Amino acid sequence: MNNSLGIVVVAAGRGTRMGTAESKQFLLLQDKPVFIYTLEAFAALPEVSQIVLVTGVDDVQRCREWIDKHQVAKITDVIAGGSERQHSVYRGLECLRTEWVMVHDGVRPFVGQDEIRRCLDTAQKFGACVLAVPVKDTIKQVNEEGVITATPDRRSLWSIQTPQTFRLSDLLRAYEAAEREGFLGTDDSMLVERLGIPVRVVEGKYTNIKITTPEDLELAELWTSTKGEDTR
Ligand SMILES: Nc1ccn([C@@H]2O[C@H](COP(=O)(O)OP(=O)(O)OP(=O)(O)O)[C@@H](O)[C@H]2O)c(=O)n1
Ligand SMILES: C[C@](O)(CO)[C@H](O)COP(=O)(O)O
Repeated sequence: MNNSLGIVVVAAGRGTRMGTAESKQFLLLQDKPVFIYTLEAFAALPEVSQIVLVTGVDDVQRCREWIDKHQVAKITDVIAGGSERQHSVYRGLECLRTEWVMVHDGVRPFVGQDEIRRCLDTAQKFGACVLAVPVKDTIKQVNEEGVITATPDRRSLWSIQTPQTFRLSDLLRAYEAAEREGFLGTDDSMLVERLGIPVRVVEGKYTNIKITTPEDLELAELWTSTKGEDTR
C-alpha cells in the first residue's frame, strides 16, 4: 500500500486575539518566526514527502524567503489561503499528491516528533486520528443569561489539537461536502465526522499549545529562551 504522507500547514490567519500588528505566525522566537519552527518539526520526519504552506496572499514571498534562509526541506508549495481556516486548508489539500494528509496549525510550533508519529500510526491503522489532551478543568455549559445549564462528565472531554491525520481522499470528500452544504467547522475532524467516518483520538502533550493570546506568546518565548528546540 502507498503510505505517502503530505502535510498542510495553515498560516493565513490574522491573529486578532493576539492583537499584535504583525500576524502571530511571523513573530520571532529567538530570532526565528513561529511558523518556521512548525515547518521544521515536520520536515525532520522521514515519513513526510511533501509540505504545503498556506499563508496570506501578501505573505507568500516573504515566507519563501524565510524558508530559504532557514533551509527548510520538503516545502513543495507556498500558496495563498482564504478568509476562514477551513478555506485555507481546502486550498492546501488541492496541492497534495499523497495517500495520507496531516493538517497542522502554523501556530503550534512545539509539536513533538513522537506525537506526530503516534498520530500517523493510529490514522494508518484505523483510518483517521487527531491529537488531543484530556481537559484539566471542570467544563460547564452556560446559557445566554450566564446561567449554568450542564456539567458534562470530564472523563469524556478532550481539548483537540493538531496534527489531524486522514486519508487524503476522505478529507477531500469531507471538504467538498462541507463546501456544498455551507458547513463551517473549527477543525478538520468535524468535517470528517459528518461523513460518519470514526476519528480516533491519541493523547498528545499539553506543550503543543496553539499560540492564540498574549499569554501563549509569553510562554512560547520563555520555553524557547530556556529550552530551545528541547521544548518539544
Ligand atoms: N483564514 C485563516 C484563518 C486561520 N488560519 C490558520 O489557522 C490556524 C489556527 O487558527 P487561529 O489560532 O484561530 O488563528 P487566527 O485566525 O490567526 O487567530 P484569530 O482567530 O485570533 O484571528 C492558524 O495557524 C492560522 O494562521 C488560516 O490559515 N487561514
Ligand atoms: C484546529 C484547532 O487547532 C483545534 O483546536 C482549532 O480549532 C483551530 O483554531 P481556532 O482557535 O478554533 O480558530
